[in-house]
Amino acid sequence: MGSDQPVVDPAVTATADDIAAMQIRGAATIADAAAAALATQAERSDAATPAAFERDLRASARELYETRPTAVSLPNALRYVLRGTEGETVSALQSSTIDAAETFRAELEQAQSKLGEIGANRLRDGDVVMTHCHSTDALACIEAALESGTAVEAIVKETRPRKQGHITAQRLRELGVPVTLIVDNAARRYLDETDHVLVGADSIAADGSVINKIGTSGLAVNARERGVPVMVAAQTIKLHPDTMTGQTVAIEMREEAEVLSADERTAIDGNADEMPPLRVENPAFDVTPPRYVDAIVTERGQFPPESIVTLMRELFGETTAEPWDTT
Ligand SMILES: O=C(COP(=O)(O)O)[C@H](O)[C@H](O)COP(=O)(O)O
Repeated sequence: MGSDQPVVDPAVTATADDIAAMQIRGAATIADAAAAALATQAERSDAATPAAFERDLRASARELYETRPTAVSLPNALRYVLRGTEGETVSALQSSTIDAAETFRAELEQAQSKLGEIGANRLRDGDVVMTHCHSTDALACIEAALESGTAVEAIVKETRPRKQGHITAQRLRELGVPVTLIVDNAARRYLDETDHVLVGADSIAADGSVINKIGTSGLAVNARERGVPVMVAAQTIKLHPDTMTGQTVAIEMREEAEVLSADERTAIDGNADEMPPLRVENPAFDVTPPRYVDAIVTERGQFPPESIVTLMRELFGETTAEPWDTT
């Protein structure tokens, strides 16, 4: 390998692979893992010059960035750490990168618990909460409610095709919450028994749209029709700065095998000589327009979706760049 080739630590590649394969998943968890991976890259670097160190760090950031496109917490995490990288020597660059990653991770945790306390104020004793997918930010609200003596019950949507609802159900039961697990198609029926829909977010756009697990938008529309408030728990790391300048959020399309197993595909195609081919589409996320969202709960307070742009401007300014272009 030539000396001008970037050196990415195998631990970074392993984290990137785990994110792509959803062994590490959920927007906050992905951000945390990406920051930790950059810290490892810095710690293990044997770059000979500051320029080589920065080149390797940027290459690592790019490898992590290219794993999944929808959760903006990932580029926001990378940007945060790379902006904190400073110094004239390799050793100074190493320690500033490690410090930035540690600070980021600590702030992420603090933000989640602060958000939880704010979100908990919306819940009343005896409320029934319907969840979709598995969101650590949403669960933080329930956990804080329980800690302050507010008992809740949960109706948990299974969340096809990956069934992240099972993780939510397990976590809630560990917290002592009575859980009813339902298939996604049963959600509208159970909205009659629901006091709040509570979901997380992968990205929040400048107009207040919420990008979250596929099925969130249909749930929110049904909830509005039934008069059930929709609460989105999302740390400010989920705010998508590029949407302030008109960009849209990329929606990840995942592979057919999550929807149709190889055996099912073989069975379907077995008798299909005369028929057009069957195409499977598997979008992982969807966009819920702001009019179906009652509140976005962040660590900075709760906001009607239409006003979230003010917070975005305050936190990000008007412009952003790719994480590896910002140092
Ligand atoms: O849509 C998902 C996860 O999708 P996937 O399983 O495809 O990653 C979660 O609702 C958000 O990421 C928020 O999670 P958190 O609140 O933990 O950041």
